[in-house]
Amino acid sequence: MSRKIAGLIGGGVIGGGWAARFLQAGWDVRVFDPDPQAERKIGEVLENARRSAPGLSDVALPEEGTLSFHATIAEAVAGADWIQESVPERLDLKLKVYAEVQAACDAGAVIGSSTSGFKPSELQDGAARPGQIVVAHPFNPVYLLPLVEVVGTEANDGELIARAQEMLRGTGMYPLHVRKEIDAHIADRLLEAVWRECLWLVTDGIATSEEIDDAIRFGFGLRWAQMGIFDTYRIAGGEAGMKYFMEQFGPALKWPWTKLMDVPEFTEELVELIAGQSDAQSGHMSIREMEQIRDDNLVAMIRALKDRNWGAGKLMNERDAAIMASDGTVRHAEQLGDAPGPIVTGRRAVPVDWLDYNGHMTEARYLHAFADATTRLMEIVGCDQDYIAQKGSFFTAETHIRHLGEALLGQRIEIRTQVLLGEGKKLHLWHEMFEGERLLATGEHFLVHVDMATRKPAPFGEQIAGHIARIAASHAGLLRPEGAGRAIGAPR
Ligand SMILES: NC(=O)C1=CN([C@@H]2O[C@H](COP(=O)(O)OP(=O)(O)OC[C@H]3O[C@@H](n4cnc5c(N)ncnc54)[C@H](O)[C@@H]3O)[C@@H](O)[C@H]2O)C=CC1
Ligand SMILES: C[N+](C)(C)CC(=O)CC(=O)[O-]
Repeated sequence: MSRKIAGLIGGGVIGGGWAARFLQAGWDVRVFDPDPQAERKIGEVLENARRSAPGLSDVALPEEGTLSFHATIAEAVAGADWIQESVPERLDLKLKVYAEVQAACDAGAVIGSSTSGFKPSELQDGAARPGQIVVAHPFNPVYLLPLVEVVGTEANDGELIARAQEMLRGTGMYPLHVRKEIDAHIADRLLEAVWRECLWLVTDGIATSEEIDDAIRFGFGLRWAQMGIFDTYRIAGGEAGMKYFMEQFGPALKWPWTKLMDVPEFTEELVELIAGQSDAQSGHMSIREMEQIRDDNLVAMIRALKDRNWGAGKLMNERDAAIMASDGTVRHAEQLGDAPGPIVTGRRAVPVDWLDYNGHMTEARYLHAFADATTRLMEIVGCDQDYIAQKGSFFTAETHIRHLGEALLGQRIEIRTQVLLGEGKKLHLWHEMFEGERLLATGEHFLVHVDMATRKPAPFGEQIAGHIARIAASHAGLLRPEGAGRAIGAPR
């Protein structure tokens, strides 16, 4: 299958993030950026993305696409499915870029602009094909944060907006369609309002940059990340709900709490004051170190939301399910050939929250990965949610894990499973964990089939017995794995 192509115009902070987003979704990416440092800068963004973004998935992401750099806009956009403009925030420059892009790109391609503030009608003004241009405003880091605001005008037909959203969804993003164009869209309106008030708090000597950051990160920032503002305030109204909340706190809007409509004068003194406070707050870290802290925290937070199947975490779970449906791994025993060898029961990258103080995958996560592989094998033989609800399930009685090699952050691991015994009510599994062909660990697990009504051992149900027997018979012809049945030796 041919890969989709993204043509990126501008490869700075945001263009680099888009490059990583598209590449990691399996797209080929072609970049035009006149900056001779662009290749190095994008390389650094990609390095960050490679260590963090795969950790958002509990399945393996598609193979990365190919990145290439081009000397002209025409070369970068020819044949592209999506063109993303991320040049500096100057309207004249953006309009000049669109003229060159449209002279060379396919008429059916989507042209997205990363603009933080311009309205799509301003971007479409004077264009050869205005209906091809939309705002696709992402958030930094583009390779981790799913939100992208999609804004169009009447010049864009509904099909184009729908297709744009579909393609963005395919890269793991959450396209929010802003139905009515407005300067700075939805999210930047909010961010700018908060930013203005922060500037006032510093200008007026009320708080330092660090104190303001503390007020956000120890409090409402955590609430916003998982529930936004309206649901948060609905809860704050207590049982009486949103109406009561508004009646109670509405009048405060008239009190002189905020100066949201004015901006403090941007004097050299204010810039120096804030830059100085920011240096005192975080000058001991490089931007690269800060990016890694930010990325690791974001991955850990989104992964926590995955466990809760909520918000950004729910989106990532849906993406995992879509990838798994088409990643070529076996989902059901009927897909196995007549004489199946070891079965691939897991593919994923090592996420940041699986590391320990030694900087490698911590021992508990080996069991986590093997337990996921066992669950996958159970699904393959037909012990799925329906079977568990109506019939039985497996309980693990004994486990023996050997740690043979280190697994590091972002490395892709694969688990292959051999059935050593599968009869009556006994299932004896042998999992091997690889990075490439390097054996990292083995997991030997003895499971007992249980009747879920009595919670006592019971023979396999008919639905699964045949599949287990067929796999076990085929696997009996494989070599018995070195290490199977081993116990920890006596100390010398
Ligand atoms: N930095 C941020 O937090 C965010 C920025 N944006 C938007 O993304 C766009 C780009 O911003 P940044 O990446 O932050 O800026 P940046 O300054 O990091 O990158 C801009 C890149 O465009 C290149 N460039 C300049 N003229 C060009 C041309 N004629 N053709 C191709 N490339 C050209 C520059 O060499 C540079 O690499 C802006 O519209 C901005 O509003 C959107 C979301 C967040
Ligand atoms: C500062 N900014 C207006 C360019 C920010 C954005 O557009 C979005 C973001 O990532 O915060």
